[in-house]
Order: sequence, then C-alpha cells, then structure tokens
Amino acid sequence: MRLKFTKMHGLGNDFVMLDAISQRVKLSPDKIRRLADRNLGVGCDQVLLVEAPRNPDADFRYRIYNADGSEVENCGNGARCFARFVRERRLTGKNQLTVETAAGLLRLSLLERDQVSVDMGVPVLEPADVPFDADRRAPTYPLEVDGEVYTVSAVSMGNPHAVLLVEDVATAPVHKLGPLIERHARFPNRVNVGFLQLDSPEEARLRVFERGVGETRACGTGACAAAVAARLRDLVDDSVKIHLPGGALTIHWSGPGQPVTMTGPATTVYHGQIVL
Ligand SMILES: N[C@@H](CCC[C@H](N)C(=O)O)C(=O)O
Repeated sequence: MRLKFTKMHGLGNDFVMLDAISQRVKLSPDKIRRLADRNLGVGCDQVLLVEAPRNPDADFRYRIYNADGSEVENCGNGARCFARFVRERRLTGKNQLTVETAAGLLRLSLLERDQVSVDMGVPVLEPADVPFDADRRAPTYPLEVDGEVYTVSAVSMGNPHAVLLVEDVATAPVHKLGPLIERHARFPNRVNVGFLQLDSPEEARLRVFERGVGETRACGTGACAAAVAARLRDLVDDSVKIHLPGGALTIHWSGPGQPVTMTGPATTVYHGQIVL
C-alpha cells in the first residue's frame, strides 16, 4: 500500500497525518508502529487518520493512534494539526470545524497565522469515568508507587491523565515515575502522566510522559488536564499559560461543568509518500 502523508507537529509533538478521504488507508497496529518508528519509518508520536464523519453534526472524523499502535480517544496538539491539515489539503474551506473523535465532538477555530483554538469539552472528574480506582471524587488522591506515596490528580480530557505537582520540572523523575504510573493498577486503561511546576497563578511548566509513547515535547490534553487539576486546587487563574519543552499553550477553564479551551500553534513540516 502506497500512502501519501503529511508530517506535522504541535510544539514538537509530532504526527503523521493520513487523509483517508482521498485515498484508501488500511492500518493495523503493526503498520502504525512502522510508520511511527524513527529509524525504520517516518517517525512520530501519533498517527492521525482523517475520515469522512459518521455523525451528521461533524465535518470530519479523526482517529488517533499512539506510536505503540494503540488507538486512543483524544489528542489536543493533534486536533490543532488536524484543523490546519484539512484546510491546507483543501478538504474544507471552513475556519470553524466540528470533528468527531472517540471522545465526542470537538469544535475548532482556525485563527490568524498558525494558531488554532479548540473547545476540548468538559473535563471528566468522576474517578470511575477517568478511569481511576478511588472511592469518591477528590481534587487529589494518595497514590502508592514503589513504596512511596505521591499526591496525584486524576482528570480525563476524553483520555486519562494523572497530574503531580513538582518543585522543578527540570529535575522531576519523569522517566522513573512516568512508566510506573502509566501502568499503575489503579489506572486500568493506563494513563498519561503530567509533572507540573507552578510559577504563578498565570504561568506553569509541564512535562508529560505520554501513555503509549514516552515523554513528548508537548501534550495538549496533558496541558488541559494540568490546568484543570491546578484550578480545582485554586492554584491558578481561569486562564493559564502552560510552558512545555516544545513551547507554550494557553488554557482557559472556568470550573466544573465548563468546557476547556486550548489555543496554540500547528505546523506543517513536509509532505511525503511511503510504501507500507
Ligand atoms: N499528544 C497528545 C495526546 C496523545 C494521546 C495520549 N498519548 C494518550 O494515550 O491518551 C495531546 O497533545 O493531547
């Protein structure tokens, strides 16, 4: 199968974008792993597949696969790249889009220059729906990992996130704790793990160990989950700028029951073809 693709990124979180409307695409976990392989394929954190919608209220459907071949519910940086991709490939002429994902409908607005704003929906905080094993909902939970107890928040942005506050992201044990929490028994679907350093009520720094990938340069849903976790504890304002290793995202959330808005860039790198 010969596939046309576009390499894109959102703050260094990189994607292979596939248009499954204009070409026939048949993916398997093995093919996804080959596409994502940085030595043997194109190389990316996620493969994003753009399809015709099934829901009549949506303009497109897009599906998200981690580099390990697993299909996931949501991807914030990918959503911004999706919006730019469908405009640049002339699959739409619209600047306001509704897209169907496994996490529900997302609403996206293409702004000036490379900026895209996404209504990421209402965060899910009930432990059973994250999913996270806890008796009742709370802003934080004690989590025992390797004999030590850490304080984590559990938030779903359609996909599951654990958020830990740290003194200094530069020295946070992202590569030691990340994989242990990702596969912790209390997160039955595995989890993305965010390490958050608060600088002020308007600014924070974040590193994310992503489920199915490892540490990435940025995670859009991770930034949303971190802002929600910090806002629930009254540690940040409604609008907060989250600095990730690849750059900054602006996240707005005014509290429980309200949707989260994420604004940031989407960048096209090159177009290519691969035989899979
Ligand atoms: N990079 C993404 C999140 C991609 C999915 C995640 N690894 C998961 O397994 O849920 C983002 O920008 O949100």
